[in-house]
Amino acid sequence: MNDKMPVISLANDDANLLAQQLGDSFRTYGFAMVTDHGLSDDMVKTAWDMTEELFAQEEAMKKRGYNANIAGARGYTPFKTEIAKGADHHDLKEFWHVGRTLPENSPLKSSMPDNIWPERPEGFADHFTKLYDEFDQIGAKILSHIALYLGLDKSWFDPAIEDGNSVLRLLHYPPIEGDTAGAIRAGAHEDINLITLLLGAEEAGLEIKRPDGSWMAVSPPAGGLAVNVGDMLQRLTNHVLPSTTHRVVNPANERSGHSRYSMPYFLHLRSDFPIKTLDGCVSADNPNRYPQPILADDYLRERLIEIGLLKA
Ligand SMILES: O=C(O)CCC(=O)C(=O)O
Ligand SMILES: [Fe+2]
Repeated sequence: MNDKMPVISLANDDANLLAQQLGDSFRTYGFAMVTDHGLSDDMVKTAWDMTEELFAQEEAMKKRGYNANIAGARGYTPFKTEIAKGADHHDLKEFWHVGRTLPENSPLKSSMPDNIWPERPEGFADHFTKLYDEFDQIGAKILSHIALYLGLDKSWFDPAIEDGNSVLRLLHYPPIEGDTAGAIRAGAHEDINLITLLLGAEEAGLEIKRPDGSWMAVSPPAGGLAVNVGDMLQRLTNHVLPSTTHRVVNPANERSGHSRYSMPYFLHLRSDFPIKTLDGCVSADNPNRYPQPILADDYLRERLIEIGLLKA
């Protein structure tokens, strides 16, 4: 693993070549840096403007969007609520979760709460519903290339992610004030979901852990995506594709006086999908690490309890 993570254009029409490029990067780093993803500049700009306006509101306004009963699965989660598994300090971040709008009589409603929308900014619900759908499509495209890389049919993931429990997270890391006593913007963690599509990581801070335990900064080109493998895909692929530990550190320079905003889209499986190790990822050298399949929703609940977002 050298420090030159390649930048990969999603506009490549050669599906097998693109699959190879993405797959090699995921296998090596657990991450890929992606450009030409197809999100329009206007759409993204409006999303950043609205995100800034959302978090600039009074805490009391934002807290109207907080529902502790659903553990922040939708709407607002206040500053210093989430804590990385095994960490000593809460993360220096606040965020807002946008989920899928399901059809009225969907059987998945019990595992996927309705969205919570803020009163302001105006047009928020409409804009982020559209952006959510765009992320969903880009994610499906990346997964179809991962399927090719794994020797599966390119549509293998389609039924697994249909009406999936994906979440778009709008993240705000406020300016660093005073002595943070060891707390950082986002403590070392792995993502729980299948893959994550992250916008905004060109602002310094994101680091991934190398196998030797040292940290490597990741910064995609402006407007690009950092895409990473989550624990569900690591489990499905029997660790052929690794879910790499990452964190967001506090800037040492004048940027520490500025907010950092980012927007990860956590692409999830359908809640009722059984995560069962792929046969093609089991070999004599890499025996099945997970002989017992687990439903996506059960797996998610176990992990949310660990990070302080859900009560046991
Ligand atoms: O803000 C970032 O750059 C990364 C955020 C992240 O890793 C997460 O929310 O899981
Ligand atoms: Fe993450």
